[in-house]
Amino acid sequence: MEAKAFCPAHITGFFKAHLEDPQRNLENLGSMGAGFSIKQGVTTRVKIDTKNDQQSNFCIIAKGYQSDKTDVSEYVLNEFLKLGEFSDKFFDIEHEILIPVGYGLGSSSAVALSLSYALDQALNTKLDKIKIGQIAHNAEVNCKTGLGDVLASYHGGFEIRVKAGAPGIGSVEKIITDKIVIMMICFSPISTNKFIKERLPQINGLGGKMVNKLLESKNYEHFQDMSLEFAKYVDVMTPRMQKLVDELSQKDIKCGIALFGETVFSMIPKEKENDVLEILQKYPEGSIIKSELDDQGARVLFN
Ligand SMILES: Nc1ncnc2c1ncn2[C@@H]1O[C@H](COP(=O)(O)OP(=O)(O)O)[C@@H](O)[C@H]1O
Ligand SMILES: CC(C)(COP(=O)(O)O)[C@@H](O)C(=O)O
Repeated sequence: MEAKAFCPAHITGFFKAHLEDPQRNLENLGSMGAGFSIKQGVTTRVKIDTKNDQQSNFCIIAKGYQSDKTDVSEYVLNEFLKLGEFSDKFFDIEHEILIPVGYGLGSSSAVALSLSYALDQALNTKLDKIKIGQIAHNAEVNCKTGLGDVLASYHGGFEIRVKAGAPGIGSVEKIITDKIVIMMICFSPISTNKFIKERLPQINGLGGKMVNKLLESKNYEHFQDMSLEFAKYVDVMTPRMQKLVDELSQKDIKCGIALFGETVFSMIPKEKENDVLEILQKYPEGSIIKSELDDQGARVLFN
């Protein structure tokens, strides 16, 4: 039994955290906000064999970018193990992570959601898509690696998260854009876990208002302006990011900040791609990623 699934990386430009729920259901927690899913992401392959004399019943490896922990994947696997009698099975899990981990590209949610889809397929558990999404969302929220990325990358595209929560509870409105290119530069990681634990309570005003404003304009340039304002408000803007933002703005190029990472992104029409690239290349210490929107969202791969 083998299966493969893909989940796009997701970038948040601004958000409002929802961390209170009287019933303490993880599905009801999450965030409102806005962001977009891109073509690159995480592909997860699951192979299920009979367990022999291995000590553990699973192994999780990452190809591509590596991470310090695997607790998100383990949470997802454990939720599936509760669904049936699988004690004689060995789970061989391989994440192919083609986006840097910890830079605001939602790698942990892409890991969780691609694994959830792949496990459902390999185990033939035939869960509702919403349930598959909820397992991944709960893993993210429980491990404090993200709040709204699973909801967003479940739907794909350029989205406004108008209601917080897991798929099935939270909801998104998609913004249709002309064909755009997305250029990004990743400088250094920021731990989402640390941010959620230590700083989130101080920052909860602006994101909700921005959601309402974007619902009116539905414009990606406006989205980027608000993302910059939000990054300053939550105090993640470094001098290096500010310098780059200023340089882009001198050339009339809009950009935003990927939360939470020291990452600047620019959503632009194709004609401006080379202008942006020329500026980004002045920062050899950063990794440049070129992409486009992924409109489909997470999915099982059948080849
Ligand atoms: N299987 C996994 N693969 C990648 N990261 C994982 C996994 N399980 C848990 N994590 C945690 O998630 C972190 C990445 O999430 P986060 O800090 O939110 O970054 P990103 O912005 O890329 O989502 C990693 O540093 C790691 O601690
Ligand atoms: C911004 C964040 C809380 C974290 O995003 P990341 O660092 O990419 O996991 C996201 O999950 C959101 O709710 O919008």
